[in-house]
Formats: sequence, structure tokens, C-alpha cells
Amino acid sequence: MNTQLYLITPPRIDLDIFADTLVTALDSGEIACVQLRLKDVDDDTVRRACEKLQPLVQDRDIAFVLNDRPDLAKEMGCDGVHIGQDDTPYKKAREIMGKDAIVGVTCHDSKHLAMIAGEQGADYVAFGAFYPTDTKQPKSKAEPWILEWWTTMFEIPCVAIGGITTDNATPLIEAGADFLAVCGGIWNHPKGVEHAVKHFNKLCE
Ligand SMILES: Cc1ncc(COP(=O)(O)OP(=O)(O)O)c(N)n1
Ligand SMILES: Cc1ncsc1CCOP(=O)(O)O
Ligand SMILES: [Mg+2]
Repeated sequence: MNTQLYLITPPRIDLDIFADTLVTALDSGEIACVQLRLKDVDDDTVRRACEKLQPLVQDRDIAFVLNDRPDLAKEMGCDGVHIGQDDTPYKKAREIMGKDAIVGVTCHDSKHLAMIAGEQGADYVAFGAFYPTDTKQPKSKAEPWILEWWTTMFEIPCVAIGGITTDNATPLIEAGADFLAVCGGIWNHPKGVEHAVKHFNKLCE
């Protein structure tokens, strides 16, 4: 399977404006997954964002994953949740989400964390940050070899994240990333989101 695109929503969104931008992105090419990632907002803001954005994504047969909050992901009918090492522990997240939902786990640049997540039953392991990013102050710096190592050793999909753009994605694709999780590289692309999606898709062919 070729590398697939996994969109992360911008840190701050105006819901009505972003819904239109998201539709443009979704209709520009192949996208496997969208993660709603809103930090430091109240639960109702997350609920409203889910209500507005989730149908746009799911109606196109694309997975809608919520960051950090298995409780809200379950309540809102999301396809999955992404949890970090300081979030709800995997077992609890799985208990809340059920066996068929997607549960993805941040593993930074750690083989050890990834093997634990894999053993516990994670649907994907996420490595990063591969490049400098303005979206988050990352806790770790990962190198492409960890993607190569993971894909050689395990069947569970791996996600590459952190500062990925159309200019720097190729080494991660070549190293075997199953998914590229991208925020700024899509929404802030100088030529617009349509061009960005198409360009990422081309790189992944
Ligand atoms: C696909 C994907 N990978 C990694 C992260 C980072 O999760 P986390 O370490 O919990 O940090 P926050 O995103 O919660 O700030 C992610 N969200 N998605
Ligand atoms: C959430 C997250 N986790 C590690 S780096 C990162 C930010 C991803 O956004 P961008 O693609 O803009 O670097
Ligand atoms: Mg988190």
C-alpha cells in the first residue's frame, strides 16, 4: 500500500470558514483520515466542531479521528481517537472506544514505546517530529530510519508527523511511512490546499 495522507486540523479554527476549506481539501484528492485537534478549548467547542466537520469527512468514507479525548470521541461517534503518552492510557481508551474503533498512539522517536503500543493493540503508531514545526513544541525529534525499522519488523501501520511539507516528505515516503500526518503543510501551503493535497498525492504515487 502506498503512503496515505492523514490531515490534522489547524490549532485554531473559525468553524464555518474551516468547514469550506476542509471540503476543498477533501475534494482535491485522496485522503485517508482527518484528525480534529483542538487544544485548550472547552468540551462544547469540540462537540460543535465534531457536529460540523465529522459528516463532511465520514460522508466521503474518510476516517474522522478526535485527538486526546476518547470520551468525546465515543460520545460524538468518531471513527477513532489519537492518544499521546500523557493522555488517557491505551487500555482505558480502548475500553471507551470499543474494539472496532481506531486507536492511534504517539510513540515519539521510541522503538520501545511503539512496541508497547503495538502489543497493546494500537491501530497505528505515530513517530515524530521529523522536521521543525510551528504547530506544536514537539517532545522528540525522529529520523526516517525508525519508519524503515518499524515497517520491516511489524505489520501495524506507522504514521509520520511533524513539519511535513511537500518539499520534505519524500524521505519519509521512501522510508515506508504508511501515513503522513500533516497540518501546516496543507493549510499553510503557499499555493493553497488544493495544490497541497494534489502534490502530496503525487509524491505518494
Ligand atoms: C497522528 C498524530 N501523531 C502524534 C500526535 C501528537 O499527540 P500528542 O503527543 O498527544 O500531542 P498533542 O497532539 O495532543 O498535542 C497527534 N496528535 N497525532
Ligand atoms: C501534533 C504534532 N505532534 C508532533 S508534531 C505535531 C504537529 C503537526 O503539525 P505540522 O504538520 O504543522 O507540523
Ligand atoms: Mg495528546
